[in-house]
Amino acid sequence: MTATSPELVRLNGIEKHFGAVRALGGVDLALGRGECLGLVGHNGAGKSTLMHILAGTAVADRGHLALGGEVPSGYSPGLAKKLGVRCVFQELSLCPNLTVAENTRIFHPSLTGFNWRRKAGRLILDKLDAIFPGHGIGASDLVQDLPIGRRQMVEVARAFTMTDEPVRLVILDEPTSSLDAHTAGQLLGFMRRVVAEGVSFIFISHLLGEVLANCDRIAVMRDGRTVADASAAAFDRDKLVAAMGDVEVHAREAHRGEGRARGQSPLRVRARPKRQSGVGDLVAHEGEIIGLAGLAGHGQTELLLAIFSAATRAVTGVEVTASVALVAGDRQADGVFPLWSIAENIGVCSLASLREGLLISRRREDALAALWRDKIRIRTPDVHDNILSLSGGNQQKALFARALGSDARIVLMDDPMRGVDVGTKREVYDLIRQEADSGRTFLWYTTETDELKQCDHVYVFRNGAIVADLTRNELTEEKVIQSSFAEAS
Ligand SMILES: Nc1ncnc2c1ncn2[C@@H]1O[C@H](COP(=O)(O)OP(=O)(O)OP(=O)(O)O)[C@@H](O)[C@H]1O
Repeated sequence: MTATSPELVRLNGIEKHFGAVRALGGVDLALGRGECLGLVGHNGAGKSTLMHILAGTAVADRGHLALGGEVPSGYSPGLAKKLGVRCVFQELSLCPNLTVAENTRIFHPSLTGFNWRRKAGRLILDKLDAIFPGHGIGASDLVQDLPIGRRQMVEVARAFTMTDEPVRLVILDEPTSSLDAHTAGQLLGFMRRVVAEGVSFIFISHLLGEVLANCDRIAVMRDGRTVADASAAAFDRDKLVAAMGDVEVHAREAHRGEGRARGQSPLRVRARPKRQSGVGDLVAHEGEIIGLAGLAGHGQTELLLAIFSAATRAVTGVEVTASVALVAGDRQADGVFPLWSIAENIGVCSLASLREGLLISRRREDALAALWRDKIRIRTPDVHDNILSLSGGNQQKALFARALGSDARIVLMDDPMRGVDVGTKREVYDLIRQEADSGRTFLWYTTETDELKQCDHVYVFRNGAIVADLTRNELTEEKVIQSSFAEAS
């Protein structure tokens, strides 16, 4: 906490267990008014659990929570909201079958009267305009029809809408993980403006640059405890990584295929975006890592899904020459099977190789899950536990394991690193490169410009079409940004 800011939040000795798993082992944390605290830590460190306790959506086994110097009794999500606590969690909470305005009304029961729908619509659109100018979202849009990035924008904007309750503390748990760099910049700029007005923030992100550049103070969590807590100026990226306890594995800089002419290996995918006019097919050969870039929602996911479909049925404009696996971007809606165990979730794309006679062999399924748990460090005491017992980043790793553990020769990845911690990301980058070296083809849509550097070739999308086609030697962040805003020819 900075010396000048009076205290808004104090957490003392917070403990939380889930069965045998100790998620929090006695956490102390304080936050001042008008202060922005960055909270970082490896996947499963306990960040979201701690925030659920602060939001009243989980109850600590031990410890105390004080808000504005008072220890509230009967703390609950409703009381937290009344006291000015707002949260945006990783797993979005909007009702998919309701409109943007209706979701806002649910959050503000005081919006009544015959024109509540108009009032709720105005409330959310004003906030969207303030945070994300040019957002392109309508109040009557059904949430389930919005791509994940736009859903995240609505969820963020809704947290700032105000009727009869104040906004004193906003918890943002990986709010930029589905946003492209431009939109993430809009949110971070807004956050700093609101901090200047005296609102406090807890900002969780695995993008350490974002945390270092936008937070006043940073607390690092590791295995259910805070292990460092100091002014942001006291840290740099290496110090944060060291405190998190992740061994930084540097991605191999010298990529195989540097400067290699394309097309020397067999064609795996040729796909034309539906809105493409003129030339501009996406082409991927065996052993290539192909990046899909551009602002979120500009046709990258649609093309990946068309390629996925083309593996099993004819799709106009898409040619696929081998088996395909997909790492879904929206794990909540399209990725995890929520009633299944971690092992079942990992094995579901490998059923042919898991079969013994007519039945799926549990022994083989367990062995596959254990292999991947160790390979990419999925933090769980037991692969038979339900998939939802994993932290968000660890669920994402299980989806990765599902695709990479299958025998698919083409792996489609729809912004697959959402919520994955920095150490694991490095390991997965190396793994993807090794798999490509052994002949697998990857199509990789990412909202993180840094990840494009892992690709052999990058296609930039704008308004549903490919507007630039860059080799890795040509690839720069400026070129990607310029193309992202250029009109398709
Ligand atoms: N509902 C639950 N049931 C069982 N275990 C849980 C549950 N929720 C969290 N855990 C466990 O508690 C630990 C902390 O998880 P938490 O989600 O707080 O981590 P995190 O730091 O937010 O991770 P990430 O960066 O991946 O989001 C993990 O070991 C997780 O598996």
